[in-house]
Amino acid sequence: MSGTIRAAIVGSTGYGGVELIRLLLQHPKVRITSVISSSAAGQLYTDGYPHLTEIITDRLDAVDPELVASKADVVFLATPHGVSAATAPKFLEAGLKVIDLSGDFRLQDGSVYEKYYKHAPADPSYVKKAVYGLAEVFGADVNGASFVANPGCYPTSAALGLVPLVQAGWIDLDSIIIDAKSGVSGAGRGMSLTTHFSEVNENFFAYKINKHQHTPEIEQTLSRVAGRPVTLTFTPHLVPMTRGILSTIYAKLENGRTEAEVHELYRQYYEGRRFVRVRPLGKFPATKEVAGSNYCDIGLSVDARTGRITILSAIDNLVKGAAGQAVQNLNLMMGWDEAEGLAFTPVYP
Ligand SMILES: NC(=O)C1=CN([C@@H]2O[C@H](COP(=O)(O)OP(=O)(O)OC[C@H]3O[C@@H](n4cnc5c(N)ncnc54)[C@H](OP(=O)(O)O)[C@@H]3O)[C@@H](O)[C@H]2O)C=CC1
Ligand SMILES: CC(=O)N[C@@H](CCC(=O)OP(=O)(O)O)C(=O)O
Repeated sequence: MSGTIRAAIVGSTGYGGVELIRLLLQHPKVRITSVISSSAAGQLYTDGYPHLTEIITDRLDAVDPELVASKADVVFLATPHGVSAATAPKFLEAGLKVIDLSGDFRLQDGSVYEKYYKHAPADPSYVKKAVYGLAEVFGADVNGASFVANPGCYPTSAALGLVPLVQAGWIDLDSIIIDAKSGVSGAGRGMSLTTHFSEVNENFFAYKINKHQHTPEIEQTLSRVAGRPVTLTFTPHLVPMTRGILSTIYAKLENGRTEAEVHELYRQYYEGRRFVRVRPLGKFPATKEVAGSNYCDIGLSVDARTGRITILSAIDNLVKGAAGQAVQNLNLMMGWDEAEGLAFTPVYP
């Protein structure tokens, strides 16, 4: 399919929403026709985001699937968990393509969703319809799809760091540990005790230890790739920066594979996948080197003494971890070049 399409954004006043606007404003095949808010309909978008003065002149629309369907072809749901579960079916029934940035349609097992998200799961028939949009791994499923569950931020960084080794069967699948750090924008624009300035500034802490909702999402992806159940340890941390995720991943290598062999495996797996950059041996990514871009950068090292591999995977949580991957999925849904409108150079310094 080609041509241009009209896009609407629910949750446009949040961090995921405003990042979608930044990306879509310069996408050559997309026109933003509706920015939507459940709490500020009628207000100017720039009342909340003055940096877009003279760039976005729209007023916010209410959440109304029929109205949205009359103005747009695709709707992005940048809404909290629980909200998308209720609204995505309505937008789909109204004839829209839907890309959901929340976790509501990512997990196939409703009881697992309920355990980790503490919400009732979405209607299973819609969960079945949603395609999990980890573009570099399951991109073929996204081609031509109407409904995409966009992966979570940590799961994008962790899964892209592990999939080549899991697919090749070169690691002990019971030995995976993911130690990940995120900037504070990962928690959204809303106020909370754990994310306000004096809690985060000059501080560094782990949270949701052994109970984070992204644990089953990463396990689901790796189990699908491995063809057998995978369980792992995932520990997220909050760091006093705005954007970025760095996942440091450890696993036991099997059959004495060398660093050069593993590096070549990654190079081959990601060949032609333009948003994953595998660093040369001895070089490791940092969050600033991907900020503002849709890149996931990966570096690795094998410790011959312990037989363990250490993999570093860096993304911008708001781009490859949310809005950028959502646009990449839109491109695949529409049959466009997956990189259309996403050629952002990282912002440095
Ligand atoms: N921040 C990140 O790095 C990432 C976020 N995500 C996911 O993306 C989604 C959005 O996250 P983020 O932008 O950070 O969150 P924010 O809290 O910044 O924004 C969420 C927005 O949702 C809107 N909203 C709240 N309740 C409702 C409702 N009942 N109906 C419609 N809209 C509602 C709010 O706007 P209003 O009151 O104007 O309607 C709010 O601005 C979440 O599911 C999050 O988990 C995924 C990957 C990374
Ligand atoms: C720093 C921070 O708080 N990050 C969020 C990431 C949530 C997210 O954006 O992903 P989902 O869509 O799967 O919730 C968290 O740890 O819950």
